[in-house]
Amino acid sequence: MKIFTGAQIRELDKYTIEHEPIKSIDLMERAARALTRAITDRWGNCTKVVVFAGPGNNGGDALAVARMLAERKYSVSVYLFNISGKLSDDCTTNRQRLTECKAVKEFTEVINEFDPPKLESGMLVVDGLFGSGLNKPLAGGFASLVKYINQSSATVVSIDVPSGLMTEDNTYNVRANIIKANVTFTLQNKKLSFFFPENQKFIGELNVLDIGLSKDGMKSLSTHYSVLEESELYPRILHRGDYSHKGDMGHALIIAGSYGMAGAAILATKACLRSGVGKVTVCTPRRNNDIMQVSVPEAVMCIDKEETYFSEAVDATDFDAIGIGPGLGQQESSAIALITQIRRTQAPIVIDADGLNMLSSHRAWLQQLPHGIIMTPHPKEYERLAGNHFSDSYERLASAMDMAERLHAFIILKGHYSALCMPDGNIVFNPTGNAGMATAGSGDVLTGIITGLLARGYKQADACLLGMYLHGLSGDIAAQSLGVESVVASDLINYLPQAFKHLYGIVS
Ligand SMILES: NC(=O)C1=CN([C@@H]2O[C@H](COP(=O)(O)OP(=O)(O)OC[C@H]3O[C@@H](n4cnc5c(N)ncnc54)[C@H](O)[C@@H]3O)[C@@H](O)[C@H]2O)[C@H](O)CC1
Ligand SMILES: [K+]
Repeated sequence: MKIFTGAQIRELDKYTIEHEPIKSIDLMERAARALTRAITDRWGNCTKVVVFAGPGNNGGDALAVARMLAERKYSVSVYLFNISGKLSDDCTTNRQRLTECKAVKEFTEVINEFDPPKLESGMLVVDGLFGSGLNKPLAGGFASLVKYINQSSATVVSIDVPSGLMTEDNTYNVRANIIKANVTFTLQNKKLSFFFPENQKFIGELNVLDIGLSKDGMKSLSTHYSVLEESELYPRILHRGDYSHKGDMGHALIIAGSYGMAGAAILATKACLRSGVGKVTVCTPRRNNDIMQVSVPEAVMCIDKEETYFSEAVDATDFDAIGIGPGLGQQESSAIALITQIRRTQAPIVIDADGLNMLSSHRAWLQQLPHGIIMTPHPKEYERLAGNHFSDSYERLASAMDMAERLHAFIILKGHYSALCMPDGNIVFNPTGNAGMATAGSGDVLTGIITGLLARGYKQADACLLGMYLHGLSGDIAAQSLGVESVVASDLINYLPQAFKHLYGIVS
């Protein structure tokens, strides 16, 4: 599903108005009907409603919703903020319709002085101050109103976007002046800023309402951002031939685990084996040998000459993919072995965890990474890699997008919605996964899965998309059966077969 910017939403509106064709005011009426239905489905007409409408089309939506609620016998008080004396055309029309509607008993147009109504628990506030047209942080009277609403105990429903929140970049926004909604009914598509964890407290529960914007228009608009849909994966899935043998299914190399961190190597290797690959070799320090042999009997061992850390690059000629980094430690000699390994390897590479941390300590090496390399940092690892502190997720994502383009790399920024930044500048958010996956070792499993998929024959982009999706899906299935609190990384491996079965079951 595409994620449109504010400017693109306006283009899409225009396209729909021209091509459906539909008048702009009728499109607003359609949006208001969908919003009214969503509100009346949840709150009965004994709920007292206070509507705050701004001067633009978000305010127009709010005025139309107020009229429709009043017609359905809700008691509605409406405040329209017309401070600058300039309303959008459709907002003006809806002000007219509202004042002509006999069911509306309380309507105040605020021109300068504003005496705020009492907001109490059990009341519903409809926030229609600003939506996708917000162009600067809220200040002055609007900021005071937002604070007043936020400190009240009323339930707040935001139309399209919590007022004060930008649809994309909130790096320089004033967070105290953004509505904290209990529920956001967004129109047609999720906005980019909804994917960032620090904005969840403003959005509350998110619902997307279809307002019938032109499907052709949406198809023809190209976007940098999208959310992965399961159906996009179906055509990418590789099938196992009936006569395949392990030699056809790829040979993966996992370089992981220093002494004391054998678990990371075990998790990555097991996950790799469960991802359809024919054979997995693990390179790990001498002291991990016994525990690896016992824990993952299916793996072939390639023991480093050192007892406790990775010290020597492996001959990579026979491998179809390499995953390097989980629990690897950050010894300087491991860093030298890492860059040597990268230089010597022709096959696709996934770098994670300490692999990334060591690159961060030698940032000049980033220029030497082969095109198509996959890196899977969590936010802190990415900050070290970029050598920068970011004030919010948007800034971090913009930086990762830039790095992916510059290095021709695939960067998966891990998080609630992991984001794959591709070398062509596109960013895909993964919709699967849950808070239960915020647990040690979860990233090692992702590295194993993606390495396995690469060795199995998937191209980098497909391995990343399928890997992120399966990893999250496995976490969702695990959480369904175990509860989010108790999911551990091994569960992600144990439930991986069910995630595969789900996808393959649909495709075959
Ligand atoms: N396709 C759709 O999704 C549809 C959305 N609709 C609704 O329209 C709004 C967007 O409307 P727009 O008029 O473009 O913008 P806003 O109402 O958000 O506000 C614009 C208005 O506000 C002024 N302004 C901007 N920032 C500030 C600020 N910081 N302080 C004060 N004033 C500010 C600006 O100058 C304008 O006057 C969308 O969210 C939906 O709710 C349509 O109804 C149907 C199609
Ligand atoms: K709003």
